[in-house]
Parts: sequence; C-alpha cells; structure tokens
Amino acid sequence: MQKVFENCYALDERCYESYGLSEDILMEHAAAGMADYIRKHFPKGTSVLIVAGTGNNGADGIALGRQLHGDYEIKLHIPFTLHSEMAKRQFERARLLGLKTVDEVSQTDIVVDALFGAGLNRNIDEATEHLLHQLNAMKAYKIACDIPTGVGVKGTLMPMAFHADVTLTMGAYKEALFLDACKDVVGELLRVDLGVSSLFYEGESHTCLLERCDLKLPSRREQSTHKGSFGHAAVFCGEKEGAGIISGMAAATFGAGLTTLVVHEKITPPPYLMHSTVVPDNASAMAIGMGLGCHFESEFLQKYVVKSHLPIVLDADSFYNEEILAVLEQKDREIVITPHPKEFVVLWKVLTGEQLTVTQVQEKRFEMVRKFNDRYPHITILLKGANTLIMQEERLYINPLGCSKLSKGGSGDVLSGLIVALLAQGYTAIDAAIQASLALVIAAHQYEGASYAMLPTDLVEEIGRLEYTVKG
Ligand SMILES: NC(=O)C1=CN([C@@H]2O[C@H](COP(=O)(O)OP(=O)(O)OC[C@H]3O[C@@H](n4cnc5c(N)ncnc54)[C@H](OP(=O)(O)O)[C@@H]3O)[C@@H](O)[C@H]2O)[C@@H](O)CC1
Ligand SMILES: Nc1ncnc2c1ncn2[C@@H]1O[C@H](COP(=O)(O)OP(=O)(O)O)[C@@H](O)[C@H]1O
Repeated sequence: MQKVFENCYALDERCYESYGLSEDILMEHAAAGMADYIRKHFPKGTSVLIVAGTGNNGADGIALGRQLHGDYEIKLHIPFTLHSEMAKRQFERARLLGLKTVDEVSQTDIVVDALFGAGLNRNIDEATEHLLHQLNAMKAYKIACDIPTGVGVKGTLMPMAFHADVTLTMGAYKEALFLDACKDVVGELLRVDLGVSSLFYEGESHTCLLERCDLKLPSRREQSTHKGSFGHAAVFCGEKEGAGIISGMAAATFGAGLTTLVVHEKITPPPYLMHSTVVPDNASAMAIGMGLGCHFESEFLQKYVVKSHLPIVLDADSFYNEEILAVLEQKDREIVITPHPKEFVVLWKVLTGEQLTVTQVQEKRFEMVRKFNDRYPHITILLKGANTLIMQEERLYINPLGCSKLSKGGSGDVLSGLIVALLAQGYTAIDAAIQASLALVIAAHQYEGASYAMLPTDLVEEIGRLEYTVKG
C-alpha cells in the first residue's frame, strides 16, 4: 500500500525546513529520476524532445536535458517565456553546457512533457492545445514529468491533455492522477524519489493506493473445519435472477461455507447454491440489490433486511429503494455499499436532496466519497469506476488496478458476491471491500481470453484460480 497526497507542496517545504534540502537538490533528483528511466530503457543516441513550460515543471525538463546532453540527441523546446527562478537557472546551466533550443517540434524517439505539472491552475490556451495535439500525434514514446499537462490541480481533465505512456511522478503520488478520466492519459505510473527515501519525504496521509501485494485470499490453512466454519452468505435474488445467481456463484467460489439465494419464486440455480424463500437462520452476512427490482414485499424487507443486524452489502437496485436505504442509519452493523456513479447520484439525492449529474460525480469522485463519509463514517462506501474508491472512517483507499475487461454487465454482481463471501467469513466491512475489490481486478487481469470477451462466469472461474496466481 502506498500513500497518496492531494499535492506535494507541503512535503517539499518539509524537505527544505527539516532536512536542509534545497529546491535545487530536489529538482536535480527529479531530473535524475527521469534520466535514469531513459538510460535504462533507451540506448545512447536516442533522440529526445523535451517540451518545457514556464514554471518548475519546465525547470525539471530543462535539467533533464542538461543531464542527458552529450549521450542523447536532445531537442529542447521552450514555447513560452520562462517565469520561475529555477527554470531560468536551469536554462542558464543548460546554455553554459551548449544545449541549444529548437523553435519547432519535430519527430523524435521520445517526447518528454514538462509543460505544466502540479501548478496547472487554469485552462490551457489554444496555442498549448495545438502543441499538445502535435505531441500526441507523434509516433514517439511519451513521458510525462510529474503530471501530464492537461490534468488540473483538482484532477479535472482538460479537453486537451498530453497522453503519456509513462508518468514519472515526483516524490509522492497525487490524487489528481487517479481520477477515472485521467487513467488513459497517465499511462504507467512510477514514482521518483527526491533525494530522501519516501519514508522521510512523505508525511501522514489518510489516502492509500492499493497494490497487488495487498491481496490476502481467504485462508483454508486449518484442516479441522467444516462448512459452518466459513460462514453462510445469503444473496437476494430478484426480478433479474441472473444477477443474484452470478453473485451467489462468486460468493461460493470465494470461500463462503454455504451460500443461499433468497428467492421469491422457484429458480434453477447451479447445484452448489441453495435457495430459500427466507433468509436462513444461520446466515452470517447478506447481499441485496443485484437485479432485485420490486420483487420483495415491504414486510419481508423489514423483517429480513432492515431489522436484521447481519453484515450487509447494498448494491444496484437497493439505491432506488428507500426502505432498504434505512439500513444506512444502523450504526452497529457492518455495511458495505457499492454504487456505480449513476447509482451514487440517486443515493445522494435521496440522502441530501442535492441533484448531481454523473459527470459532476466523476469530476469530483474523491470529494463526493469524502462528503458521503462525513455523513456516514461507519459505512464502507465502494464507488465503482476505472479507479475504484473505498472509504470508511477517515481512510480512503484507491484501487487503480482495474481494466476495461470488467466493463460488462455482471462484473458488479461478481464483486458484491465476493464482498458478501468475506463478510460471511468474518471480515470487517472495510477489509471485505478492499480484498474483494483487489480479487476482482486481479482475476480480470489473469483472464487470458480476448479483452472484450470476458463473461462474469469467466471472472468467477478466475477467482477460483487466484491462489495459484498469488503463489506465483
Ligand atoms: N517544488 C519543488 O521543490 C519541486 C517541484 N518539482 C516540479 O515542479 C512542478 C511544479 O512547479 P510549479 O509549481 O512551478 O508549477 P508548474 O506546473 O510548472 O506550472 C506553473 C507555471 O505555469 C503557469 N500556468 C499555470 N496554469 C497555466 C495555464 N493554464 N496556462 C498558462 N500558464 C499556466 C503558472 O503561471 P501563473 O499562474 O504563475 O501565472 C506558472 O508559471 C512539479 O510538477 C514538478 O515537476 C520537482 O522538481 C520536485 C521538486
Ligand atoms: N474500465 C474499467 N476499469 C476498471 N474497472 C472497471 C471498468 N469498467 C468496469 N469496471 C468495474 O467493473 C464493475 C462493474 O460494476 P457494475 O457497473 O455495477 O456492473 P453490473 O451491475 O452490470 O454487474 C465495477 O467493480 C467497476 O469498478
């Protein structure tokens, strides 16, 4: 798990004040981090176009040019007048070394975007848009310095942005890099240390980035067990029964000792799933909402869902059902809610009366999850998306590992099944949400069929093989 910060200015300040490091030292390491990357991946003589902006992002780029000059064919393009003192100083150093600037951008093997980084505080103008368009169109390997130009301070993606193959971010990870819309412009994301270990550079943060190594699968190490040792997941199965069945299959596959589909009408589930018209007495967790529709009577929902204290996952149609949403007020219950952005819009309107659009939610995903958490800190919210956000109490976790193979009806049903399986096995709500979310995305990566072909049933199969992947 890595730490994530809203921005790094305060962390830089601490380096100056507490460790006696100067801006110059930090910048030298920023540039060296990029130079190391290029040296490691490209032979000497490779041509590198560095496009440097007016501030310290540009200064990083100019310093990079100086460090590579002589070994690589450097084309330094500075389209605007330099503003920051460091940019001017770096330019003077580069000039003394004989590094010349170019007036036009032209084809090279590598393009480094050092136009704007953390300081992009307003929309870019037409000239910059045109320049970015030219850079994006080039058949070159594209490196963004710190943050791709076009990603605003708050993570809003401007209409035109640099599309990086890799973003080398300085010092620490920034939230702006993890908005859904930015996923396609950031590319691979690597962090560069700035002269001190991240242990010293980074301060406290309540926002964490999940990694593959954080996955911990349900354990079956002990042998003196029986099915009752692994909990009983009750999955409500409503109008679109396929959704509940997929969720139940995922729950059983992810280790629940027993899985029962709570049904209204007779259905034909796979043989390893039981079904019942009530929630079984020995159920240890429940999931509701997937394909639910309006299948269950109010009295039934009151008795088995709202008045129950079992750990619960609320998904999909739950967010359209105010009766079920009464669960949110229960402070002594393990609750995970798993809305996608459109469901979040509905939920937020019910809870606050404020009507947002999906675009607004997507533009301020971090803010909205935190606002929900301010009101319901005891609930674990998992906001789905290209980068899933999970939050409970004050801790926010980002799962950036998902992929577009998951963009298919049923993936969310699998997720709710994985979460209820873990709740049934005794995980806390936050651990169940984190681990299920990791398992889902790692299973999707593991699927070897065509990227567009993965079915929810394939995903469930991959879940069943995760133990072998994790063991390597
Ligand atoms: N601090 C450190 O120790 C370290 C910092 N590091 C590096 O510094 C970077 C941050 O540098 P930064 O703060 O100078 O911001 P940066 O991204 O260069 O842009 C600011 C300039 O852009 C201008 N400007 C803004 N928006 C604009 C627009 N739409 N259109 C046009 N102009 C616009 C803005 O103008 P102003 O708002 O002042 O008018 C100002 O001139 C960071 O990303 C990392 O790469 C690393 O070396 C590690 C150590
Ligand atoms: N492009 C993507 N990148 C990463 N994860 C994705 C992507 N598209 C979908 N997902 C994930 O797949 C799941 C889809 O859930 P949902 O939209 O509720 O599907 P359904 O309700 O049809 O089962 C979520 O966990 C979401 O985060």
